[in-house]
Amino acid sequence: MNQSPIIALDFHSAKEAFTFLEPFEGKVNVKVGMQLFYKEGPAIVERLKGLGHSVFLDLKLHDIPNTVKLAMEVLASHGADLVNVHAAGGQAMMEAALEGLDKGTPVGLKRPSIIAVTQLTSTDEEQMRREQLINASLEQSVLHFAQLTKKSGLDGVVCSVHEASAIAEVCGKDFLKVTPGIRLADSHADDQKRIATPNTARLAGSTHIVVGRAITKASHPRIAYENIRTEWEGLSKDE
Ligand SMILES: O=c1ccn([C@@H]2O[C@H](COP(=O)(O)O)[C@@H](O)[C@H]2O)c(=O)[nH]1
Repeated sequence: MNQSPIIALDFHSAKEAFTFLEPFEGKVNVKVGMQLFYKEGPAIVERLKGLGHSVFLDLKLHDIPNTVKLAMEVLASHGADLVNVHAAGGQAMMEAALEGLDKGTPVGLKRPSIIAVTQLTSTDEEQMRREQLINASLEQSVLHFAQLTKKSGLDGVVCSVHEASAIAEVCGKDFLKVTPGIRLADSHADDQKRIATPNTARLAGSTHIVVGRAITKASHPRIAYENIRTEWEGLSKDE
């Protein structure tokens, strides 16, 4: 998957998603989450791939190792470029996910990249301490999960922009740091707690940004996408 912004297709149906994509010229990076996948099934991934788009299948698997391995074996056959699990599932689960992906990837095709969610971008430190009983800072928790993910052999993590540079220091520049919670300056955080602008993401060393509502709910989504892409690529006039 190239480094263009990944658009979160959080829509009710394939019809809505494809109508939304109509004004976008050429191939884009898209994310299919639970809502669209549960409604449309694997066909949505196959259709998007058929149109040449790159697909991040964001199902965040989190179960016992054997179940995740068998599920990944099936997911590998749908052609997504990137899939994910929750790092909190543990090392054995992440290793099993990788094993399932390797086994399920059709011969001659590249195995999808696989990343693990560290702490959701909708979580802040106070909530993490209170609800997960983690007696550490949020950054320490994210770094711990990032190192566990790397040790398990995965390709990278989902984290917020705020932890990206620390992860680069311990896990390397090439370890994927896929960062949702992207907002333009002065825009609404919605349910997200750890947000940042595309510009901050680039400076912090995010390898990819995931953008949903800032594009999908914009009055001109294509223009919003281009503005975000320009800022992310460091081409904005105000720098
Ligand atoms: O920690 C995480 C993991 C995944 N997401 C997903 O990214 C998008 C963000 O949407 P916005 O509208 O830009 O807030 C959404 O699909 C989430 O499921 C995340 O936000 N944080």
